[in-house]
Amino acid sequence: MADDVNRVASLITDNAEITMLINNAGVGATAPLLQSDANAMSAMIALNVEALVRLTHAAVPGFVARGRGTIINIASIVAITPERLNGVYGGSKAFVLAFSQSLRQELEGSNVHVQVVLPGATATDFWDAAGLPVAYLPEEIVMPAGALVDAALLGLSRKEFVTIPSLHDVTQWDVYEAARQAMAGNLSTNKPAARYLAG
Ligand SMILES: NC(=O)C1=CN([C@@H]2O[C@H](COP(=O)(O)OP(=O)(O)OC[C@H]3O[C@@H](n4cnc5c(N)ncnc54)[C@H](OP(=O)(O)O)[C@@H]3O)[C@@H](O)[C@H]2O)C=CC1
Ligand SMILES: N[C@@H](C=O)C(=O)O
Repeated sequence: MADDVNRVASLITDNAEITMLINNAGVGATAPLLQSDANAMSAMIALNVEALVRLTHAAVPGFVARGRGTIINIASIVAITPERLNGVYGGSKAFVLAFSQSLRQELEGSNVHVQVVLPGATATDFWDAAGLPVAYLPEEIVMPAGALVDAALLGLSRKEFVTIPSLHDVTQWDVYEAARQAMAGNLSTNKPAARYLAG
């Protein structure tokens, strides 16, 4: 796969007409780690993480130089609920979210927009490949693919950074994100917190 990724990366770097990169390709798994094949987990990381980084790294310099561009990263709700499916899959999507958060900050003021989409269960071939046919999921938690894409594009048109199509009460995300931001200034200090001081 590395050769294929390098080839696509070169195409992106060499083509100034490309203004949008959608990092959508990805695979998942539903089995617990101890019942998973190690090579399949490595292949998942190569696709969900490494390819996404490589293609983003290929696209961003041109976007910045030309003063416009859009990166859409397809993460998942498992980015923030990794207990839900296979942990390597959850970890790979947590990476996508964290990478997008950092990239968004790096690109501030560049007119390059970053969007990260966190779909819940969506009716695609993903589930067959992940080892649990979608028909086994409760239908009230499965969104049709078209509805997911329409919602993601509406989020993009509103210049959203994070788009979570299934989350009806967006203040839940806002509270979660506000707590993270509030903690951010307290996470690096020159001495341990009182609870870690002996005596
Ligand atoms: N379906 C769901 O419930 C959810 C999906 N997602 C994410 O959405 C994204 C799209 O998945 P979805 O459409 O649902 O699933 P599909 O299985 O329908 O599509 C997967 C996509 O990834 C591509 N792909 C798979 N393996 C490789 C590979 N080795 N090299 C290059 N491309 C590859 C496929 O390409 P090709 O068609 O050529 O094989 C296809 O375009 C993924 O990142 C997934 O993690 C996130 C949350 C929920
Ligand atoms: N978001 C889905 C997979 O990635 C799910 O958790 O159902």
